[in-house]
Order: sequence, then C-alpha cells, then structure tokens
Amino acid sequence: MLQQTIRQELTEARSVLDAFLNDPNQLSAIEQAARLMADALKTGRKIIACGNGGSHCDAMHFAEELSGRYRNDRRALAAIAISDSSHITCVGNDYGYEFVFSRFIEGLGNEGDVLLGLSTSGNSGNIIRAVEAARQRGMKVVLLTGKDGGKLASTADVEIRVPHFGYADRIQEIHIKVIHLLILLIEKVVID
Ligand SMILES: O=C(CO)[C@@H](O)[C@H](O)[C@H](O)[C@H](O)COP(=O)(O)O
Ligand SMILES: [Zn+2]
Repeated sequence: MLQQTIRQELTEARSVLDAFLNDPNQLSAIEQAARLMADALKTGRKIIACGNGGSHCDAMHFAEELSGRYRNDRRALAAIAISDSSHITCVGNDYGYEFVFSRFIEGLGNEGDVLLGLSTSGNSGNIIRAVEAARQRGMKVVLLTGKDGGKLASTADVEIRVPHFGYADRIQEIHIKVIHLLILLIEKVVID
C-alpha cells in the first residue's frame, strides 16, 4: 500500500520533469535568466531572492550556493535571500505580511540588481509587492512560478514556469533543479 504511494509519487515527479524538459521555452528561459544574473554579478550588482514556506528555503538555498559554495571552490558571489527573521517579524507586525519582501528591497535594492522571486501559485501578495518594489528600484526580475503563473504571469523579465496544476511540492522539485542549473550556468559565465 505504501509501496504503491511511493511508486505513484516518483512516477508523477518523473512526468512533471519530462513535461518541463520537453518545453523549449522553459529551457531557453533558464539560459536567459542565468545570463541576466551573470551580467549583473559581473558588473558589481547583486541578486536578492525571496519566497514563502518551502520556496523561502529554496531562495536561501540559491543565495547560499552563490555567496558560499556550490560544486567547486571559487570566489564568493553577491546573493542574499530575504530571511532575517527580525526584519520579517517587524515588517509583518507593523506594516503587514504583504510588505516583508518589498520593504527589504526598498532598503537594499539598487539599479541593475536582480530579484529572484519564487511562487508556485504565482499569487503570493508579498512576491507581487516585491516585483513592484524591484521595478521602482530599477532592478531586473526573474521569477520561478508554477501552474499558469497566476497574478505574476508576464510581470518578469524572465519567468521560468512549471506548468503543473497539482500540489506545490511537485513544482518546487523542479524549481530546485532550476536553481542548481542557474548556479552552474552563472559560474560558467562569471568564473570560467
Ligand atoms: O513547501 C510547501 C509545500 O510544498 C509550503 O510550505 C508552501 O511553500 C507554502 O504553502 C507557501 O506559502 C506557498 O506559497 P506560493 O508558492 O503559492 O507562493
Ligand atoms: Zn515541501
């Protein structure tokens, strides 16, 4: 019975990955996003990443592998996730949860920096606000979304979308693959 669930889950995960892999638009969107991020890093700009729940962890995972380390030794690259709990609890408490990311971007975002926003539904209010704040600061915007892109559809310079209409975890599983690919490609452009 549990074996059946395990098989079903892994089979579904494989078919979501296959559908994504067979969409040439998504593969070229990954290249575009990596080039945009690499160009920003090469010119002294930074990447700010944000998401909610599991996507919050994915945003931290992305930033950490740039500022810290991915596969091999190399210089540190300028990326940060919006994850300071004192900032998030202050802004959430005093202004509203919708503003926890946008407020950070208002304070630290500069022209030419890149926002990486993650939302499986494309409908999280704080990511929508983050995109608006990034635009006001003259930043570029890359989004990892799912389903039909939700309210965030067509708001980014580059949107990488997992067109799966089931649960968020399946979408996040592809997002994490995209995150690792972005880091690999950024390293090729910036370091190699
Ligand atoms: O990790 C999971 C589900 O796999 C959850 O924590 C999930 O990230 C949360 O429900 C988020 O609040 C969903 O936000 P979003 O992806 O729709 O923007
Ligand atoms: Zn999860």
